[in-house]
Amino acid sequence: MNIALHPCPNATTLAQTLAADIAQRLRDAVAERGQALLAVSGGKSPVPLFQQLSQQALPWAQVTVLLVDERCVPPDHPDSNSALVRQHLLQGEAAAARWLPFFDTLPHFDADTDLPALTTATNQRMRGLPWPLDVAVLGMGEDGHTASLFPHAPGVEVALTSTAPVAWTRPSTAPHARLTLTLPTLLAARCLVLPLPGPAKQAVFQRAGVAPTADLPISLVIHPSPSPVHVWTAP
Ligand SMILES: O=C(O)[C@H](O)[C@@H](O)[C@H](O)[C@H](O)COP(=O)(O)O
Repeated sequence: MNIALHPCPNATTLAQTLAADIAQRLRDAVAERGQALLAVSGGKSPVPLFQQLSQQALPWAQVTVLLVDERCVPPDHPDSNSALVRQHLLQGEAAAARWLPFFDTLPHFDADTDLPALTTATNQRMRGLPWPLDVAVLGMGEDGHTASLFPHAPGVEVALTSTAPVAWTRPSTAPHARLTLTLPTLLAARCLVLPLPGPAKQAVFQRAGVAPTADLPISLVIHPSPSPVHVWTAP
């Protein structure tokens, strides 16, 4: 298991310290390569981090922000990760960032018929990016999913192996069909970050640390990752 632990005394300190760490990594990337690629997860946990990161002074105009995964809902839907990022991250200093959602609109979407075409269109949109990611901020659910790599979900086999940037999954344990960065795309990131607040998630993470298993997709990140996965914890 290739991890670097960053224990924090509380969730506020975690958000503040991690935001400063990510900001420095982005500054370094822009200094070295003239641009930076940041991918962030949705869900509830990242909001304090987004609010801290949005206040960081860095050359945001040279930073492209994209999602780790997206629910296949319109951008103004309450479950949209794009809406979450626009509301909490792309504010203040970070409003100057280059924002690249997986899609701009989603009229009349039917997952049964439209997922392959949406995936193809998103991959076309993502192909031109300066891969690999400089920083990917992962999340983890209590079922061990990360991104939208849900255990044994329809589509996850492709998402775990495809070298395309994005693939679809259709979890039965979470709402909406999703588009997700593929596991190879995530593993190629220069820096993987996993904020892990609270004992429940940390207990799941401990189980994932035993061995790589499709039952806990986060384990398929932390075991093979060529660089340490930075795990930030708070009680
Ligand atoms: O779109 C999503 O659902 C997220 O990207 C997802 O992978 C999230 O990171 C985990 O579900 C944890 O979510 P919480 O932070 O809300 O616990």
